[in-house]
Amino acid sequence: MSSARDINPGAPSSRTVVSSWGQNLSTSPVATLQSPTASLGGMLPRRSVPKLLKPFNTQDIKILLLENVNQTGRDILTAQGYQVEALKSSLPEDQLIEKIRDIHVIGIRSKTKLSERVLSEAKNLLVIGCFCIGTNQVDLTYAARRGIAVFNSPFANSRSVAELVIAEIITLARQLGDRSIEMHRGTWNKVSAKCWEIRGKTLGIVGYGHIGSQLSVLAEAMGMNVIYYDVVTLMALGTARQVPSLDNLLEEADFVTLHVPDLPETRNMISSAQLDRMKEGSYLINASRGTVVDIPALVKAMRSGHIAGAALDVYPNEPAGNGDYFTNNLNPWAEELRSLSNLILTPHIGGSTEEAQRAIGVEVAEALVRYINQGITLGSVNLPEAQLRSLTLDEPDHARVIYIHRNVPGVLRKVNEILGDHNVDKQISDSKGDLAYLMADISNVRYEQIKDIYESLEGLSSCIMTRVLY
Ligand SMILES: NC(=O)C1=CN([C@@H]2O[C@H](COP(=O)(O)OP(=O)(O)OC[C@H]3O[C@@H](n4cnc5c(N)ncnc54)[C@H](O)[C@@H]3O)[C@@H](O)[C@H]2O)C=CC1
Ligand SMILES: O=C(O)CCC(=O)C(=O)O
Repeated sequence: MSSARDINPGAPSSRTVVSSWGQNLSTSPVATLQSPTASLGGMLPRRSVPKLLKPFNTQDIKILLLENVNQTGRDILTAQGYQVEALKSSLPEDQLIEKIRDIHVIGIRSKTKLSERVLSEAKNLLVIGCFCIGTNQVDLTYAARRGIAVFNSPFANSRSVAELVIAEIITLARQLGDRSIEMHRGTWNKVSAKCWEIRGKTLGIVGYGHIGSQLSVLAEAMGMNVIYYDVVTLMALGTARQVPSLDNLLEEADFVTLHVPDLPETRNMISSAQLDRMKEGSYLINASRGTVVDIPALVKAMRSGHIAGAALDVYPNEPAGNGDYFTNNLNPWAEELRSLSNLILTPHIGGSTEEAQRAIGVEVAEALVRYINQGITLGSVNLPEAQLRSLTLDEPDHARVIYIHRNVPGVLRKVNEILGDHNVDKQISDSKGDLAYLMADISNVRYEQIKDIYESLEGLSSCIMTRVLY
């Protein structure tokens, strides 16, 4: 099923169509693009086979995947016929800017900073896939202003983070890191002083979202008492108990673990005053974001013995790739941290398990394909969420119009005037702040009319981005 022939059987054998972003892209009718369900064509009534919408030949879609995105995600994108370039690490800003000018889709994890400066160079960019939970590395507001959708995977690695934290609680309580380092150096140091069971100890969870609540269940199963603090009132799992303030939590917990997003309010949320409030001999764990803990204050509290141990998985500055980078050049206190005992340092591996990475690869890649091919925004973190049921194979002269626009009065009237020569079969429109997203499936569209529709919509003063899929 080639999209060109579905629309217009008489289409010339080579054609140029207007793409979603206004470039002229040459497409070849010889490259037949199969819907994933096309192979079912003989078994199902024709009406139930969704039509795969294509703005143009998928080989024209260029995707850059950074930070070793899992093979599951790469396979899904490659199977669509997109051009996929996958790199193992992130890129320095100048190289990123160079690459981003040319691509339609970028896939990243937590290291790649997609700031306004970088995104303003991304003239063709349609969508960003964050193959992780956090989206703080992307300027979401600017992306929305440009009509660039952002997707993430909201919980596929939550369990992996929670399990890491459980491991760290026991490791800190038993000083396992230090004993192991000593043995690697040939030193036998059998001690029990200040080594504890975790049974009956209190775990204080800051941020009771996907990770915090999962951790709560695991910790209780191991005999811990769980308290949590969150800005939102949330249902307690098991016998966990929400406390009214961060101070309450710090004063009561033997282990404090942080699971909040990077927000202006969470930056240096744990500094000298909060560390002083923590119990003598208590422990701190941070697997959220490096900005949440004031590290020099933590170093001081650990040197004094007030904090008996800590585990850090995240840092204010993290290197783009693997190597000998954890030095003062990266963060000015790195070498001091490395000299402390009972301090577990891990290189942002909370979500780094085979299970999590495979699941994230599938989830985010599928969201990207749905968005590229059909304009569906379900799960987007910065655009209104909208979907229309698929067009089917018995609707050959249909097109899907997607109009991302400023949320100002009178837009729908103007859009419907433009679409008015065609039958609007179904339409959805939703807004989020200053931005609105409209999808309309129109029928009786001849191939030659697509360019006119596209140009008329692009000519409206409210336009941010227009796409016509057919
Ligand atoms: N180390 C790693 O590899 C990973 C780190 N993360 C980090 O963990 C963070 C948390 O992840 P999820 O649990 O999935 O997020 P979530 O969004 O499900 O939960 C976050 C919770 O924090 C609460 N919160 C927000 N501001 C707060 C404040 N000022 N004080 C107290 N509570 C506050 C929210 O109400 C929410 O309940 C992510 O934002 C990400 O930065 C996530 C995955 C892997
Ligand atoms: O695995 C990664 O690269 C990032 C994990 C993380 O911090 C997240 O999912 O927010």
